[in-house]
Amino acid sequence: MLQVYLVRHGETQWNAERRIQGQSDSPLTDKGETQAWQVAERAKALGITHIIASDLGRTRRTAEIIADACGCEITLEPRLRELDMGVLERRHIDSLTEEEESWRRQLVNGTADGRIPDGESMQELSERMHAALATCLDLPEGSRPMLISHGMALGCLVSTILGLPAYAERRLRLRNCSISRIDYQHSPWLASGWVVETAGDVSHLDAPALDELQR
Ligand SMILES: O=C(O)[C@H](O)COP(=O)(O)O
Repeated sequence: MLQVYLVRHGETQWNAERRIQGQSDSPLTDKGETQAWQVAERAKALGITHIIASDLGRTRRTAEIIADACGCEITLEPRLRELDMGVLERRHIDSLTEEEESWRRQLVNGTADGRIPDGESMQELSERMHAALATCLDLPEGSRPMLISHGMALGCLVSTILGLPAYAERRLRLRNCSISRIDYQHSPWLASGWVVETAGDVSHLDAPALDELQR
């Protein structure tokens, strides 16, 4: 059975500052680098064979560290990028006006086609994440890929695999360098297709980062 491992990148400067990143970027912090080395050791022990990463800087850096430990090449996959947060990118979470906060709420309350101006909807995010995941089905038999992506993007993927709406991702805490595992199974009894084995495992990290709302 195909097992696919999902990793959110290491803590970044803007994660630590509670600043919205989306498809903008900031470097890993020292803690983020340490997290990446720790998840790399777990990836090596898991026997990861392929690294497929969002092409943003924070995921590329995390992927480089993991690929170095596993002796893998990196495939860059733009469809694994974080949700495009439009005009709110680079803004501090606590600086939003009431109108700006209403845009963000549309992403998480199920408003059809809810989006931040110049940004992406959760439906669009879900479609591209599933398309990127589907490429793993074309890998050689016995492959064990690891996808390096982002908090909302991975939360949306896991939520929709569970049959929840894309915006349920706000109720799933995927910390920096957490590992989730999804399997592709063929079973007439259980659900055929993707199933969630684990979500948000941080047992390999000695100091899991707080997520942006806990800081
Ligand atoms: O800040 C954001 O855009 C998200 O909430 C987190 O994105 P990240 O997983 O890329 O840090």
